[in-house]
Amino acid sequence: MALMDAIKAKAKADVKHIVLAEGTEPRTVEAAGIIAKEGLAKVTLLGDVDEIKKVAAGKSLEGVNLIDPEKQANFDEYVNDFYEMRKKKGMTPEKARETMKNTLYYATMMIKKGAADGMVAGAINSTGNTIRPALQIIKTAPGISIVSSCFLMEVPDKSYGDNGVLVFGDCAICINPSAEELAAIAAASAATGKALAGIDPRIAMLSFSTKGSAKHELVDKVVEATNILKEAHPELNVDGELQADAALVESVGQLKSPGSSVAGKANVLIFPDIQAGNIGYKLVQRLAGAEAIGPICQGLAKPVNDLSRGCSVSDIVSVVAMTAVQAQQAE
Ligand SMILES: CC(C)(COP(=O)(O)OP(=O)(O)OC[C@H]1O[C@@H](n2cnc3c(N)ncnc32)[C@H](O)[C@@H]1OP(=O)(O)O)[C@@H](O)C(=O)NCCC(=O)NCCS
Ligand SMILES: CC(=O)OP(=O)(O)O
Repeated sequence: MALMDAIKAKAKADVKHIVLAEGTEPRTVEAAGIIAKEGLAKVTLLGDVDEIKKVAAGKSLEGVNLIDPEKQANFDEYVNDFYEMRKKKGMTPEKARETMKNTLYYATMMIKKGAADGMVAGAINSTGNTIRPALQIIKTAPGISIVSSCFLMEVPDKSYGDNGVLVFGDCAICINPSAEELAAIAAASAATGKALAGIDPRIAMLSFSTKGSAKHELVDKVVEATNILKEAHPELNVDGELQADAALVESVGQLKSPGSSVAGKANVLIFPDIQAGNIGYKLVQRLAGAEAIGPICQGLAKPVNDLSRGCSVSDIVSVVAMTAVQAQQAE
C-alpha cells in the first residue's frame, strides 16, 4: 500500500484527465466517484448517460464527467480521422462509423486528439480488445519498437524486491516474444519500475534453468535475450538465465549463480513468455496476497492501461492514479 500511496500523491500533485471507456460497468462507476472525490484525476465516464446514472444507483457522481460519444459534436470528426488513419489497412467510412461507436475506440481517439490524457478499461473487455485501439491509433512512442506491459507487485513479505515491491513483465501483451523482444521488454519494465516505483532495477531473466543447468531451445532464447540486453544497455544490472528461487532467495542465488549482483535480490522479474508471466503474477497475487497494480502498458506514445476482469473497485482507482502519473511523464 505504501507504493500506491506514493503514486496517488504524485497523481494529485498535477491532475490529469483520465477517460474510463466502460462507463456503465458498476465497479468502474463506483471507482470514478472515488477518483473524483480524492482528486486523483479529472475523470470521464463514457456511455449512455441515463444508464450510467442508473448504475450509480444513488452513489455520488459529483465531479465526474459523463459523455455519450454518439451525441458529441466531435463524433463525425473522430470517425473521419480514424478512417483517414486506417484506410490503407482496408478501413471504409461505414466501418469507421461503426467502430467509433465502440467506447474503447472513442476513448482512445480522445487521447490521440488531446481531449484526454489517458484511458483505462478492461474490467469487462479482454486485454486484446482494450489494447488494440491504442496499437492502431496511438502507436509506439518515438524510438520504441514494441508495446509491452508489466505489473507493479507489492508482496506482504518485505524481504523480497525493494521492501516488498517488484516489477513483473510481460504478463499481459506479448505472447511469445523473440529474444530481441524479450530484451526490449526487460529494458522497458526496468524503466517503468524506476519511473513509477522509484526502484533501482536488478533484472532477473527468468527460466527453468540457472546458468546452463538445463539445455533447451527455450533456455537459449532467455540467454540470447540477456546478451542482447547487456550489449544494448551496459548500464543495466541484469543476470540470466535464472530460476525464480535463484532470483529471489539470497542463499539459493549465491549457490546457483555465485558472485551475481542480481541473484537473490532481483526486483525486476522478466518472464520468458506470457504463459509463464500471466500464470506467475496471478499465483503471487492470489496465493501470496500481493497487490498487483497493472497491467501497465509501456511503449505507447500516450498512456492507455488495461485491467484484469477480476479487478476490484480499488484496483481501478489504483490503475487510474498510475495512468495519471504516466500522463505527467509523457509530457
Ligand atoms: C495485444 C494483441 C491483442 C495484439 O494482437 P492483434 O490484435 O492480433 O494485433 P494485430 O497483429 O492485428 O496488430 C494490430 C496492430 O497493432 C500492432 N501491434 C500488435 N502488437 C504490437 C506490439 N506488441 N507492439 C506494437 N505494436 C503492436 C500491429 O503492428 C498492428 O498495427 P497496424 O494495424 O497499424 O499495422 C495480442 O498481442 C494479444 O492478444 N496479446 C495477448 C493479450 C492477452 O490475452 N493477455 C492475457 C490477459 S492480460
Ligand atoms: C491481466 C489479465 O490477466 O487480465 P484478465 O484477467 O482480464 O484476462
